[in-house]
Amino acid sequence: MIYTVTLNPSIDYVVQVKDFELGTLNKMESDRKLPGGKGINVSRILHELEVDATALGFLGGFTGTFISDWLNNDNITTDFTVIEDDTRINIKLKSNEETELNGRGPHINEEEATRLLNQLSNLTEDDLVIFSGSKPPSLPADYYQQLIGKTVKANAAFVIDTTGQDLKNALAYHPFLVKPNQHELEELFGVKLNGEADIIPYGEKLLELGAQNVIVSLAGEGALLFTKEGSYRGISPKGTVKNSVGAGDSMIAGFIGEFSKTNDIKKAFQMGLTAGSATAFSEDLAKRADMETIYQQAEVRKI
Ligand SMILES: Nc1ncnc2c1ncn2[C@@H]1O[C@H](COP(=O)(O)OP(=O)(O)OP(=O)(O)O)[C@@H](O)[C@H]1O
Ligand SMILES: O=P(O)(O)OC[C@@]1(O)O[C@H](CO)[C@@H](O)[C@@H]1O
Repeated sequence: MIYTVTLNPSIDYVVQVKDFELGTLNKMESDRKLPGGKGINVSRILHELEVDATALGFLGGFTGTFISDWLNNDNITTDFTVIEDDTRINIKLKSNEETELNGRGPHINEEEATRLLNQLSNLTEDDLVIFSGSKPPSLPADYYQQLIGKTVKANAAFVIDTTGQDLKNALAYHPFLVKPNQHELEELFGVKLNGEADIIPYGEKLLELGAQNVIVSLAGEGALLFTKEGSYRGISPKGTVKNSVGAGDSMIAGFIGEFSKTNDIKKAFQMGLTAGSATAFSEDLAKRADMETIYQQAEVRKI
Protein backbone atom coordinates (compact mmCIF):
# COMPACT_ATOMS: atom_id res chain seq x y z
CA MET A 1 0.00 0.00 0.00
CA ILE A 2 1.10 3.57 -0.67
CA TYR A 3 0.55 6.13 2.10
CA THR A 4 0.90 9.89 1.79
CA VAL A 5 1.64 11.85 4.95
CA THR A 6 0.75 15.55 5.11
CA LEU A 7 1.74 16.99 8.47
CA ASN A 8 0.51 20.45 7.48
CA PRO A 9 -2.50 20.31 5.13
CA SER A 10 -4.23 23.50 4.04
CA ILE A 11 -7.24 24.87 2.34
CA ASP A 12 -5.72 26.56 -0.68
CA TYR A 13 -7.72 29.76 -1.12
CA VAL A 14 -7.04 30.64 -4.76
CA VAL A 15 -7.95 34.22 -5.62
CA GLN A 16 -7.75 35.96 -8.96
CA VAL A 17 -7.19 39.74 -8.82
CA LYS A 18 -6.68 41.94 -11.88
CA ASP A 19 -3.56 44.13 -11.50
CA PHE A 20 -3.16 43.51 -7.76
CA GLU A 21 -1.85 46.54 -5.87
CA LEU A 22 -0.37 46.49 -2.36
CA GLY A 23 -1.74 48.98 0.21
CA THR A 24 -5.13 49.52 -1.42
CA LEU A 25 -8.53 47.80 -1.76
CA ASN A 26 -8.40 45.11 -4.43
CA LYS A 27 -11.48 43.24 -5.62
CA MET A 28 -11.36 39.57 -6.45
CA GLU A 29 -12.46 38.55 -9.93
CA SER A 30 -12.93 35.00 -8.72
CA ASP A 31 -12.05 32.81 -5.78
CA ARG A 32 -12.12 29.11 -4.97
CA LYS A 33 -11.19 26.83 -2.11
CA LEU A 34 -9.30 23.62 -2.77
CA PRO A 35 -7.95 20.92 -0.47
CA GLY A 36 -4.21 21.44 -0.29
CA GLY A 37 -1.00 20.35 1.32
CA LYS A 38 1.64 18.47 -0.60
CA GLY A 39 0.80 14.88 0.41
CA ILE A 40 -2.89 15.48 -0.20
CA ASN A 41 -2.06 16.69 -3.69
CA VAL A 42 0.00 13.53 -4.25
CA SER A 43 -2.99 11.43 -3.12
CA ARG A 44 -5.31 13.26 -5.49
CA ILE A 45 -3.06 12.61 -8.49
CA LEU A 46 -2.49 8.96 -7.52
CA HIS A 47 -6.27 8.62 -7.42
CA GLU A 48 -6.51 10.09 -10.95
CA LEU A 49 -3.95 7.49 -12.04
CA GLU A 50 -6.00 4.73 -10.38
CA VAL A 51 -3.25 3.86 -7.93
CA ASP A 52 -4.47 2.89 -4.45
CA ALA A 53 -3.17 5.13 -1.68
CA THR A 54 -4.25 6.26 1.77
CA ALA A 55 -3.83 9.88 2.85
CA LEU A 56 -2.58 10.33 6.43
CA GLY A 57 -1.86 13.56 8.30
CA PHE A 58 -3.30 16.02 10.79
CA LEU A 59 -6.69 17.64 10.14
CA GLY A 60 -8.78 19.75 12.50
CA GLY A 61 -11.60 22.27 12.84
CA PHE A 62 -13.96 23.56 10.15
CA THR A 63 -11.09 23.79 7.68
CA GLY A 64 -10.17 20.17 8.34
CA THR A 65 -13.79 19.12 7.81
CA PHE A 66 -13.84 20.94 4.46
CA ILE A 67 -10.80 18.97 3.31
CA SER A 68 -11.97 15.56 4.51
CA ASP A 69 -15.46 16.10 3.01
CA TRP A 70 -13.95 17.13 -0.31
CA LEU A 71 -11.64 14.11 -0.45
CA ASN A 72 -14.39 11.69 0.65
CA ASN A 73 -16.62 13.11 -2.03
CA ASP A 74 -13.93 12.30 -4.57
CA ASN A 75 -13.55 8.74 -3.17
CA ILE A 76 -9.98 9.36 -2.05
CA THR A 77 -9.00 7.00 0.77
CA THR A 78 -8.04 8.85 3.96
CA ASP A 79 -7.20 7.99 7.55
CA PHE A 80 -6.43 11.39 9.07
CA THR A 81 -5.45 12.09 12.67
CA VAL A 82 -8.08 14.49 13.97
CA ILE A 83 -6.66 17.42 15.98
CA GLU A 84 -8.31 20.14 18.05
CA ASP A 85 -6.86 23.19 16.32
CA ASP A 86 -7.92 24.42 12.86
CA THR A 87 -6.04 23.31 9.76
CA ARG A 88 -4.43 26.36 8.09
CA ILE A 89 -5.63 28.36 5.08
CA ASN A 90 -3.00 29.23 2.46
CA ILE A 91 -3.60 32.07 0.04
CA LYS A 92 -2.64 31.63 -3.61
CA LEU A 93 -2.97 35.05 -5.20
CA LYS A 94 -3.05 35.08 -8.98
CA SER A 95 -2.52 38.42 -10.62
CA ASN A 96 0.19 39.64 -12.99
CA GLU A 97 2.44 37.38 -10.92
CA GLU A 98 1.63 34.43 -8.62
CA THR A 99 2.02 35.20 -4.91
CA GLU A 100 1.66 32.60 -2.13
CA LEU A 101 0.93 33.27 1.53
CA ASN A 102 1.29 30.07 3.55
CA GLY A 103 0.29 29.68 7.21
CA ARG A 104 2.64 28.22 9.81
CA GLY A 105 0.08 25.57 10.74
CA PRO A 106 -2.02 24.59 13.75
CA HIS A 107 -0.97 23.61 17.24
CA ILE A 108 -0.51 19.87 17.54
CA ASN A 109 -0.33 18.47 21.05
CA GLU A 110 1.74 15.52 22.22
CA GLU A 111 -1.15 13.05 22.25
CA GLU A 112 -2.10 13.96 18.66
CA ALA A 113 1.53 13.68 17.51
CA THR A 114 1.82 10.24 19.13
CA ARG A 115 -1.40 9.05 17.51
CA LEU A 116 -0.06 9.67 14.00
CA LEU A 117 3.29 8.06 14.88
CA ASN A 118 1.45 4.98 16.11
CA GLN A 119 -0.37 4.66 12.79
CA LEU A 120 2.99 3.81 11.22
CA SER A 121 3.42 0.83 13.57
CA ASN A 122 1.38 -1.29 11.18
CA LEU A 123 3.63 -0.73 8.15
CA THR A 124 5.16 -3.72 6.35
CA GLU A 125 7.93 -4.17 3.79
CA ASP A 126 5.32 -4.00 1.01
CA ASP A 127 4.45 -0.40 1.90
CA LEU A 128 5.77 2.91 0.62
CA VAL A 129 5.23 6.16 2.52
CA ILE A 130 5.40 9.59 0.85
CA PHE A 131 6.22 12.33 3.36
CA SER A 132 5.45 15.73 1.86
CA GLY A 133 5.57 19.33 2.92
CA SER A 134 6.30 21.49 5.93
CA LYS A 135 5.88 20.59 9.59
CA PRO A 136 3.77 22.76 11.92
CA PRO A 137 6.19 24.44 14.36
CA SER A 138 4.53 22.88 17.42
CA LEU A 139 5.76 19.40 16.43
CA PRO A 140 9.11 18.23 17.85
CA ALA A 141 12.09 19.25 15.71
CA ASP A 142 12.92 15.58 15.04
CA TYR A 143 9.34 14.52 14.24
CA TYR A 144 10.11 13.64 10.62
CA GLN A 145 13.05 11.55 11.85
CA GLN A 146 10.75 9.73 14.26
CA LEU A 147 8.32 8.95 11.43
CA ILE A 148 11.12 7.82 9.14
CA GLY A 149 12.58 5.69 11.95
CA LYS A 150 9.27 3.81 12.23
CA THR A 151 9.08 3.38 8.44
CA VAL A 152 12.61 2.08 8.12
CA LYS A 153 12.17 -0.27 11.10
CA ALA A 154 9.25 -1.89 9.24
CA ASN A 155 11.45 -2.21 6.11
CA ALA A 156 8.95 -0.02 4.24
CA ALA A 157 10.23 2.34 1.54
CA PHE A 158 9.76 6.09 1.73
CA VAL A 159 9.86 9.27 -0.34
CA ILE A 160 10.48 12.64 1.26
CA ASP A 161 9.62 16.00 -0.26
CA THR A 162 10.55 18.66 2.23
CA THR A 163 13.34 21.19 2.67
CA GLY A 164 16.39 22.04 4.79
CA GLN A 165 17.49 19.99 7.78
CA ASP A 166 14.58 17.53 7.61
CA LEU A 167 15.57 16.62 4.05
CA LYS A 168 19.28 16.41 4.96
CA ASN A 169 18.60 14.16 7.95
CA ALA A 170 16.43 11.84 5.86
CA LEU A 171 19.14 11.03 3.29
CA ALA A 172 21.04 8.60 5.53
CA TYR A 173 17.87 6.44 5.74
CA HIS A 174 18.00 5.86 1.96
CA PRO A 175 14.77 7.41 0.67
CA PHE A 176 13.52 5.81 -2.54
CA LEU A 177 13.11 9.32 -3.99
CA VAL A 178 13.84 12.94 -3.15
CA LYS A 179 12.72 15.76 -5.47
CA PRO A 180 14.19 19.15 -4.68
CA ASN A 181 13.59 21.95 -7.16
CA GLN A 182 16.59 24.08 -8.15
CA HIS A 183 16.00 26.61 -5.39
CA GLU A 184 15.73 23.88 -2.73
CA LEU A 185 18.92 22.22 -4.03
CA GLU A 186 20.77 25.55 -3.84
CA GLU A 187 19.51 26.12 -0.30
CA LEU A 188 20.50 22.60 0.75
CA PHE A 189 24.12 23.04 -0.31
CA GLY A 190 24.42 26.83 0.13
CA VAL A 191 25.33 27.39 -3.53
CA LYS A 192 24.03 29.27 -6.60
CA LEU A 193 23.57 27.02 -9.64
CA ASN A 194 23.43 28.09 -13.27
CA GLY A 195 22.29 25.47 -15.73
CA GLU A 196 22.51 21.70 -16.07
CA ALA A 197 26.31 21.41 -15.79
CA ASP A 198 26.23 23.15 -12.40
CA ILE A 199 23.30 21.06 -11.14
CA ILE A 200 24.59 17.57 -12.08
CA PRO A 201 27.30 17.29 -9.36
CA TYR A 202 24.78 18.26 -6.66
CA GLY A 203 22.17 15.78 -7.90
CA GLU A 204 24.88 13.09 -7.76
CA LYS A 205 25.86 14.25 -4.29
CA LEU A 206 22.33 13.48 -3.05
CA LEU A 207 22.82 9.91 -4.32
CA GLU A 208 26.16 9.70 -2.47
CA LEU A 209 24.48 10.97 0.69
CA GLY A 210 22.00 8.09 0.55
CA ALA A 211 19.03 8.81 -1.76
CA GLN A 212 18.21 5.91 -4.11
CA ASN A 213 16.78 8.19 -6.81
CA VAL A 214 16.90 11.96 -7.15
CA ILE A 215 14.79 14.23 -9.34
CA VAL A 216 15.81 17.88 -9.57
CA SER A 217 12.77 19.62 -10.98
CA LEU A 218 13.26 22.74 -13.08
CA ALA A 219 9.70 23.97 -13.69
CA GLY A 220 9.20 24.74 -17.42
CA GLU A 221 12.75 23.54 -18.13
CA GLY A 222 11.80 19.96 -17.21
CA ALA A 223 13.86 17.94 -14.74
CA LEU A 224 16.95 15.81 -14.21
CA LEU A 225 16.81 12.27 -12.83
CA PHE A 226 19.78 10.70 -11.05
CA THR A 227 19.84 6.95 -10.33
CA LYS A 228 22.58 4.48 -9.39
CA GLU A 229 22.43 3.17 -12.99
CA GLY A 230 22.70 6.53 -14.73
CA SER A 231 21.27 10.02 -15.17
CA TYR A 232 18.51 11.28 -17.45
CA ARG A 233 17.35 14.62 -18.84
CA GLY A 234 13.59 15.06 -18.82
CA ILE A 235 11.99 17.43 -21.30
CA SER A 236 8.55 18.70 -20.36
CA PRO A 237 5.64 19.10 -22.73
CA LYS A 238 4.97 22.71 -23.76
CA GLY A 239 1.70 24.45 -23.05
CA THR A 240 0.00 27.45 -21.50
CA VAL A 241 0.73 27.69 -17.80
CA LYS A 242 -2.38 28.32 -15.71
CA ASN A 243 -1.15 27.34 -12.27
CA SER A 244 2.12 26.13 -10.86
CA VAL A 245 0.77 25.15 -7.42
CA GLY A 246 1.11 21.39 -6.99
CA ALA A 247 3.23 20.74 -10.11
CA GLY A 248 5.99 19.23 -7.96
CA ASP A 249 3.52 17.07 -6.01
CA SER A 250 1.99 15.88 -9.27
CA MET A 251 5.45 14.95 -10.53
CA ILE A 252 6.09 12.79 -7.45
CA ALA A 253 2.69 11.12 -7.80
CA GLY A 254 3.22 10.47 -11.52
CA PHE A 255 6.66 8.97 -10.86
CA ILE A 256 5.62 6.77 -7.94
CA GLY A 257 2.29 5.77 -9.49
CA GLU A 258 3.90 4.67 -12.76
CA PHE A 259 6.82 2.93 -11.00
CA SER A 260 4.37 0.98 -8.86
CA LYS A 261 2.68 -0.25 -12.05
CA THR A 262 5.73 -0.93 -14.26
CA ASN A 263 8.91 -1.02 -12.12
CA ASP A 264 10.45 0.98 -14.99
CA ILE A 265 12.34 4.07 -13.85
CA LYS A 266 12.33 5.78 -17.30
CA LYS A 267 8.59 5.34 -17.76
CA ALA A 268 8.11 6.57 -14.20
CA PHE A 269 10.13 9.70 -14.98
CA GLN A 270 8.15 10.30 -18.18
CA MET A 271 4.90 10.08 -16.20
CA GLY A 272 6.35 12.38 -13.51
CA LEU A 273 7.16 15.01 -16.15
CA THR A 274 3.71 14.53 -17.68
CA ALA A 275 1.78 14.88 -14.42
CA GLY A 276 3.79 17.97 -13.36
CA SER A 277 3.17 19.70 -16.67
CA ALA A 278 -0.49 18.65 -16.88
CA THR A 279 -1.04 20.33 -13.50
CA ALA A 280 0.87 23.45 -14.60
CA PHE A 281 -1.51 23.64 -17.61
CA SER A 282 -4.68 23.21 -15.46
CA GLU A 283 -6.58 25.54 -13.09
CA ASP A 284 -6.56 22.83 -10.40
CA LEU A 285 -4.50 19.62 -10.26
CA ALA A 286 -4.36 17.61 -13.49
CA LYS A 287 -7.04 15.16 -14.52
CA ARG A 288 -6.23 11.74 -15.99
CA ALA A 289 -7.33 12.79 -19.49
CA ASP A 290 -4.99 15.83 -19.39
CA MET A 291 -2.09 13.53 -18.58
CA GLU A 292 -2.98 11.04 -21.32
CA THR A 293 -3.12 13.87 -23.89
CA ILE A 294 0.44 15.09 -23.27
CA TYR A 295 2.24 11.88 -22.16
CA GLN A 296 3.92 11.30 -25.55
CA GLN A 297 5.29 14.87 -25.54
CA ALA A 298 7.36 14.29 -22.41
CA GLU A 299 10.82 13.07 -23.37
CA VAL A 300 13.49 11.23 -21.40
CA ARG A 301 17.09 11.21 -22.68
CA LYS A 302 20.12 9.53 -21.15
CA ILE A 303 22.83 11.99 -20.13
N1 LIG B 1 5.82 26.10 -16.80
C1 LIG B 1 5.83 24.78 -16.94
N2 LIG B 1 5.74 24.22 -18.17
C2 LIG B 1 5.79 22.88 -18.35
N3 LIG B 1 5.95 22.02 -17.33
C3 LIG B 1 6.05 22.51 -16.08
C4 LIG B 1 5.97 23.92 -15.80
N4 LIG B 1 6.10 24.11 -14.47
C5 LIG B 1 6.23 22.87 -13.93
N5 LIG B 1 6.21 21.91 -14.88
C6 LIG B 1 6.38 20.46 -14.70
O1 LIG B 1 6.21 20.10 -13.33
C7 LIG B 1 7.47 19.64 -12.79
C8 LIG B 1 7.63 20.14 -11.38
O2 LIG B 1 7.59 21.56 -11.38
P1 LIG B 1 8.51 22.46 -10.44
O3 LIG B 1 9.93 22.28 -10.77
O4 LIG B 1 7.95 23.84 -10.53
O5 LIG B 1 8.27 21.79 -9.01
P2 LIG B 1 8.05 22.49 -7.59
O6 LIG B 1 8.93 23.70 -7.49
O7 LIG B 1 8.19 21.44 -6.58
O8 LIG B 1 6.53 22.89 -7.78
P3 LIG B 1 5.44 23.45 -6.75
O9 LIG B 1 6.16 23.76 -5.47
O10 LIG B 1 4.90 24.64 -7.46
O11 LIG B 1 4.47 22.33 -6.64
C9 LIG B 1 8.54 20.14 -13.75
O12 LIG B 1 9.71 19.33 -13.72
C10 LIG B 1 7.80 20.05 -15.09
O13 LIG B 1 7.77 18.70 -15.57
O1 LIG C 1 3.97 24.77 3.58
P1 LIG C 1 4.26 23.58 2.67
O2 LIG C 1 3.74 22.32 3.26
O3 LIG C 1 5.68 23.50 2.25
O4 LIG C 1 3.47 23.85 1.29
C1 LIG C 1 2.07 23.87 1.26
C2 LIG C 1 1.58 24.15 -0.13
O5 LIG C 1 2.02 25.42 -0.63
O6 LIG C 1 2.10 23.16 -1.00
C3 LIG C 1 1.12 22.71 -1.92
C4 LIG C 1 1.65 22.80 -3.32
O7 LIG C 1 2.81 22.07 -3.46
C5 LIG C 1 -0.12 23.54 -1.67
O8 LIG C 1 -1.28 22.79 -1.84
C6 LIG C 1 0.06 24.04 -0.25
O9 LIG C 1 -0.60 25.26 0.01
